[in-house]
Amino acid sequence: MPNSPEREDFLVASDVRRRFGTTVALDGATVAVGRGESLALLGPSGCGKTTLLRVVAGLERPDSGTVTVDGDVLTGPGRDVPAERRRVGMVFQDAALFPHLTVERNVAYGLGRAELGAGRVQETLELVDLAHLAHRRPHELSGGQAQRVALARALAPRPRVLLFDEPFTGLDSALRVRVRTEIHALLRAVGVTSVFVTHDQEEAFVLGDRVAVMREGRVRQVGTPAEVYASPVDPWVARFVGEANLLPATLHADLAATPLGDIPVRAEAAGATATGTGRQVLVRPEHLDLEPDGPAVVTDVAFYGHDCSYSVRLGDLDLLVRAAAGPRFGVGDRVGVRFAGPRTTSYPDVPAGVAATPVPA
Ligand SMILES: Nc1ncnc2c1ncn2[C@@H]1O[C@H](COP(=O)(O)OP(=O)(O)OP(=O)(O)O)[C@@H](O)[C@H]1O
Repeated sequence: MPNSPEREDFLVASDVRRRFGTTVALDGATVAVGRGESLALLGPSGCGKTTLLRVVAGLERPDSGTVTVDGDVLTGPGRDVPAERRRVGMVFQDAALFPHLTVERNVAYGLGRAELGAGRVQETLELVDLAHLAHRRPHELSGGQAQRVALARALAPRPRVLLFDEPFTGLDSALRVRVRTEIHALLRAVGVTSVFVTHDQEEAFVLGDRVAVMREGRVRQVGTPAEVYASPVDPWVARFVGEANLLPATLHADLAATPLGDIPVRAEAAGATATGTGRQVLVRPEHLDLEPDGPAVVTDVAFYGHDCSYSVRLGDLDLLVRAAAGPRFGVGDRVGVRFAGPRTTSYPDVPAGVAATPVPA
């Protein structure tokens, strides 16, 4: 994906490959993160996210590929800067604090004499609003506080890049939302370049200024959360980053004829050669509306409070519809389904999971 002119690439991992025996963990993964930007690496279990993070940290040596930070080659042909000299910090899932050390001494751990003398520990504790807990030990902290101490410890040496490996997985869901919001705001205030690994789409969208979607050792798409959600490069990405209806369609220029009638598709997605049958069109559930008395039937209703999801059968198509209010219909009701969304994306009609577009560079 082309870089926006104002974004300066700061951390670049390029064509990184790593095998473990016959398992290909990274198959030419390429991604760039702007200075001060937060990037979420999103993908299913086993797609290579952690391996890529470990390669950037210097904890894993790739078979080939390069990693640069601010133009300095950290990993490359004939070059492998040791982890401790990279100035790349890492925050793990379980905070991994030293249980016998106070908060203050956990944060001081690994700092040099000059940094300690310059009041770096106090400064960092204040930065993450932990100064009042400086003398506590890890067992006297809540899960959220422990994660903030882990963040303080990673920030204290003033890293050039901060890496997070599923940092909120150990927290229960309410706390998780609060802590990730807090940490996101903090990182933004500090302006440190950061990469988050997660398999949770919602988490990736909240934490990432941009999101890199990984699959089978490659980065399939990079973009802002809104770009990736609205214009996924293929049906697999479309489904991975949200709920998706994929309707069979015949294209006529920028209109797709579907079982729901004509749906406008983006010209750039349609492409010069895209006219014809055998396409599929992406329709997000919130871009469909139900009306009473039509050819479809409601097969399930899920009320979430803030919105309501309907499963609807139309001929041999199963559709998902999301409405802001509800529930207005019940199981067995006959309904009409109407498209009410913006111009959308179409794909060649290949089985879901088969690459429909080239992998972006
Ligand atoms: N040290 C290792 N030895 C053998 N296989 C490994 C090793 N590390 C990773 N793998 C394999 O490489 C692939 C990618 O693993 P990786 O941990 O990077 O994936 P992931 O996307 O982070 O997954 P998860 O979300 O489950 O942590 C997996 O098939 C994994 O089993």
